[in-house]
Amino acid sequence: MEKFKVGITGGIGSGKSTVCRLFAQWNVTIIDADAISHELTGPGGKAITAIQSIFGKQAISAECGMNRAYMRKLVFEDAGVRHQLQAIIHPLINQEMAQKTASATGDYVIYDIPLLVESIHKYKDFLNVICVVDCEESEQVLRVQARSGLSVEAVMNIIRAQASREQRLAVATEVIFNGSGVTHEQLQSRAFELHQKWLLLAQKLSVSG
Ligand SMILES: Nc1ncnc2c1ncn2[C@@H]1O[C@H](COP(=O)(O)OP(=O)(O)OP(=O)(O)O)[C@@H](O)[C@H]1O
Repeated sequence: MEKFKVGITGGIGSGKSTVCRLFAQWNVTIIDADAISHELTGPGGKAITAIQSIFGKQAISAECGMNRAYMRKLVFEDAGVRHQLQAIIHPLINQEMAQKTASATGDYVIYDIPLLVESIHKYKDFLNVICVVDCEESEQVLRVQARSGLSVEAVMNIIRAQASREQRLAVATEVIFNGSGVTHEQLQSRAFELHQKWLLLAQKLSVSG
């Protein structure tokens, strides 16, 4: 039976993980794209053999995972390398996502995909809903600084490398505003409203499907 699929995205520090934790408490399965990617490229991960054969031994760390610092530099310097690496990892991510979706319990599934908008072509036909966790840049900077100690400039560089707030909002089916001044209770109540809506839509899909 086809599952109802919700993609949750947002910029760094916008509150995606916080929001996903709220849905998890209602027993919604959360599939974390970053965690899958880390597992695939971590020690013994399924992408490691291909990474070593294409990029050489230097691309592999002492722990037999991907040498992230080395690959980050390579990708930064050469867009071709980024495409090659994506060509290895993306099909594996899709495979893992499909497996996790098939074994998910509950009426619908949430995919936590930080870079959803950056690869929208890949996801737009797959997802029933694109939900954007929206936050002002100034608030993103404060939150990321508080947790990492990075400089304002360093955080802004990450923000600028991601899709803009406008680009995200342009493709959103639903928006969860989690900017300055939003309390945990307000966030919880907005998430619950969407949970009820998605349960209904998921049930409709299962009846029609
Ligand atoms: N409404 C809020 N008010 C204050 N702090 C918040 C709020 N929502 C989230 N935070 C805090 O902001 C930080 C970032 O939140 P979270 O980790 O959920 O974001 P994220 O979008 O998953 O970030 P990343 O993309 O970097 O993983 C956390 O320390 C979290 O506790």
